[in-house]
Amino acid sequence: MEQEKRFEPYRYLVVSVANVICAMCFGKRYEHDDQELLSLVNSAEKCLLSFLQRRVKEHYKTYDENNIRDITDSLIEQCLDKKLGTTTATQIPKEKIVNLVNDLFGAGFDTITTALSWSLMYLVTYPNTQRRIQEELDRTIGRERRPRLSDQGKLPYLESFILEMFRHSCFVPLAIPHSTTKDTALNGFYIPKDRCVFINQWQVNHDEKLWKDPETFNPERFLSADGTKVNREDGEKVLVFGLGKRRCIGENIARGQVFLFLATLLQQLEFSVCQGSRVDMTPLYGLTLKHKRCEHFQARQRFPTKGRS
Ligand code: HEM
Repeated sequence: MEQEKRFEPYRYLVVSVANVICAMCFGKRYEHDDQELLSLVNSAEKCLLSFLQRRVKEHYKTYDENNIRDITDSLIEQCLDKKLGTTTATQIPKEKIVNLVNDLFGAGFDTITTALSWSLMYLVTYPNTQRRIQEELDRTIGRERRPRLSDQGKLPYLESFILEMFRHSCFVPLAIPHSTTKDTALNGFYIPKDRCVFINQWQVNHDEKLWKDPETFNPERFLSADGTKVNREDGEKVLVFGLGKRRCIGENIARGQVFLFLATLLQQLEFSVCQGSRVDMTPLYGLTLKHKRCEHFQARQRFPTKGRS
């Protein structure tokens, strides 16, 4: 992406994140202009389901028990496993495979895209924060190699930025609705059977009793006084992956993915918006809170990449 040209980042993020979940589930990635993937990420659920059905069917045809390629193969293996009796609770019925892959897609695609999209919004709104992350990357990783998952834990400022992005945007504000299966008493409150219950993550992340100036975006709140460590206790107060038995099963993948995308992007690129433009951070209501798309992003390459001008 050349300097001075403007672009809308969401459409690139969406395909990049879809490629990660496609790689995990189907061992396959797509080009950014692939029509099948584009229609999938830009359209309704029905289209996604038939795409997933096609991929699972292909996997059944080419399945080889000695070469498990991805999550779909692994689910097929589990489903075909003769050692497990059909009555075993852990055995997966064949028709459930598409539903399981659909769950992983639904839960792990929009959430990560939204996290990255909010991250870019904060980075262009707070250029000093962006610069400080880049200085940390230059100091710790340098420019000769790409960031790796094993660098997680070595970049306290980037980690604090991610925690603050999760806390401040709190883009899954009420988690996923659940229902009580019996009359329940919780902290002295009575909740009858069959009541819809939500976890109000937004309230926790913006509670004045827990956070100083909760409406201020301030990654430093998670850093030790000398800026070299993340305060784990404060980090654990941020509530974005739900709670209890049904909390997010993809939390580790999500934290790793957001870290790796941001470290890689910020090592290479500096993001801004065109002079005179401003991003609109007003959250738009939904299961995941989005922001208005911004067409005025710019990206400047921070240093020449080997083999490219
Ligand atoms: C930043 C990214 C993510 C966020 C903020 C997030 C957040 C959440 C939340 C709030 C829930 C509901 C928990 C509850 O009801 O208490 C959930 C459930 C779930 N998440 Fe995530 N998630 C993310 C990424 C992922 C990824 C990458 C995957 C899988 C690859 C995933 C898979 C799931 C699944 C399968 C559930 C349902 C768990 C159940 O019902 O038992 N999530 N997630």
